[in-house]
Amino acid sequence: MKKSLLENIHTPKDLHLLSQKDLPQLAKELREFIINIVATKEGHLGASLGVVELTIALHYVFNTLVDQLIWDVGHQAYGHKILTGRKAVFHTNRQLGGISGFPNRAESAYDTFGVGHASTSISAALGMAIASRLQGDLKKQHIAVIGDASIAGGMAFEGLNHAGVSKANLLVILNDNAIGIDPSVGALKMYLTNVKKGTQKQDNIFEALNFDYSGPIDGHDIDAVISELERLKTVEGPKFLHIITTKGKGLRQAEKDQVKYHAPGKFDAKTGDLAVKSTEIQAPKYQDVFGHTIVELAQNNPKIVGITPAMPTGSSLKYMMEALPDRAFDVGIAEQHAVTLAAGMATQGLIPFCNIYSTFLQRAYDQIIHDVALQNLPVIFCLDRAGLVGEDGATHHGVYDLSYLRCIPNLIIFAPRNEMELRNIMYTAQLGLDHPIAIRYPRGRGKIIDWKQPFSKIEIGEALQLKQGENIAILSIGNMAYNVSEAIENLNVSHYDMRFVKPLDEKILHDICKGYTTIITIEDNGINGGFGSAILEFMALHNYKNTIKVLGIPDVFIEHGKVTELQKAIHLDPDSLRILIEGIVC
Ligand SMILES: Cc1ncc(C[n+]2csc(CCOP(=O)(O)OP(=O)(O)O)c2C)c(N)n1
Ligand SMILES: CC(=O)[C@@H](O)[C@H](O)COP(=O)(O)O
Ligand SMILES: [Mg+2]
Repeated sequence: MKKSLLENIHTPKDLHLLSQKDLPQLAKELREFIINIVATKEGHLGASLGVVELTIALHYVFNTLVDQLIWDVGHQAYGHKILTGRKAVFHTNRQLGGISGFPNRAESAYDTFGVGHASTSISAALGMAIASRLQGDLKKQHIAVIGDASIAGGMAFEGLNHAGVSKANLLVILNDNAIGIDPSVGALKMYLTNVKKGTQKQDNIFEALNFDYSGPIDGHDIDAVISELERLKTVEGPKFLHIITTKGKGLRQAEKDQVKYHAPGKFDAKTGDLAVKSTEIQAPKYQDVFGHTIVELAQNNPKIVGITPAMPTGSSLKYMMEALPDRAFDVGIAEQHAVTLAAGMATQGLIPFCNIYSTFLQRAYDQIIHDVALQNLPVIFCLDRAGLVGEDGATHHGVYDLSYLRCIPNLIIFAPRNEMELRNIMYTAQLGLDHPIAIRYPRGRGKIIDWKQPFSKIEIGEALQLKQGENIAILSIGNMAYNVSEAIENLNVSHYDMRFVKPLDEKILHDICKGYTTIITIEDNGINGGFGSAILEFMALHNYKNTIKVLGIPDVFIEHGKVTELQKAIHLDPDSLRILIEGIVC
């Protein structure tokens, strides 16, 4: 049996002791290591398998403690983590108290820039390269590794545009596997396909942008990659290396079904077979309630269109893309464009449902204000993955939307308590609102198996009372209502699902302020500026002096872990809520 090479690699220094001819064997072992751990601990798989050779080559050629290596998004950086001191803890990846699923400056000196959202690497690497130049360091290398879907994001173009006129010592490596989470889209994808076929009719666009372009080369040919990196190390100014790889490389099933194996959940490390799903009937995922409901609505309303920035599978807009392909648009990693595209469509009388993960909508803040709300265009924003998302952690929790949206005039903000409420607000919104609306709902499954009930209209700004009690009124928003219901099962307190953060149900709020001594608000948004703040502002405006406690996400970044674990850690789980409320009742 061949002795393990990976066993003796703890940092890139150990890697430098290997002979280049050993590196394909190391690549094989690194792949197996990733597969074995992700098979049971879960996480992103395909992207890391695709860059195993590139990862080894980069750490072999460069001094990555000094040279600055940035992974765009960072979901492909598992090999990098394993080779840079985290092999022994890699089994804790994405778990509570374990290492992060993305590069993180607090975790390792080899993680030069925190990532998670796409298309940032070129700007960050350019910033570092300019800093090195200004500080007289002309030797340091600055490398951005970016995927074919991420390079189509607006920020990446902005970075390329600037870099091309700088003399900065920047190397952009395009890892082109022709897929994002879902197949890549757009004219740039077509251009890259033509480059690979050698049939491009136009000038090379990266050369046109003033980059020293090389490629495309086979990114799994480790010798070819090393030799090109060695050459580029000696070239000054902005350089661009185009490599071709296969997402999921080395695991047959992952190569075959690249969408599924982007983040496949548990699977058999030997066969690649996905873990067998329980046959028990389950409540639907919120994303599927959105995906099926928009098809149902759009089939009856020809004005409805759907938009997703690169998340057709994650948002389930894929159902509409299959059923009504002319009216459902995957625009690539382009949240800003998605929002303004929706605004343009709305000016022409279409009814756009613009579905964006809460965390990624942060990218398009000005577009929401300037292009949608200021013109009061009735765009329907569906914010999936609102609240804590779990193992993706701090970069991905959707815990700011209520705060960043609430201050925008004209915007209606609704958080469904359950699947039926999501369905009914979608139905209500497409009937015609005079304003844009943001509907925010969580990652994962709801609780209602029989969710496909006939539609009913929701009155805008109307809250619901869920339980009648005395002295204390608990006001929840969204599906936090479930934690509250469980917590107060045996307590004599009132519970209201406020539903709308904007406009607030002022009538019910006046009754609450007059009828209860104590008010508790609960949300899975940051406590600064969110739903609780809205209630505080209402009370201040009307001079109510009730005791009020605002519960929500504290003013710190929340790490990764299961949602239930994270809720427990910040005392938003049913048990902690019960103890807190009991303390107030007594
Ligand atoms: C701003 C933003 N939008 C969407 C995402 C979700 N997302 C994560 S990875 C990914 C696809 C990345 O594809 P590519 O850059 O080609 O890398 P690959 O997975 O193929 O290695 C997407 C859309 C994100 N992380 N950030
Ligand atoms: C890396 C990234 O941004 C995505 O892959 C994200 O992890 C998807 O999240 P969901 O699993 O919630 O769709
Ligand atoms: Mg890709």
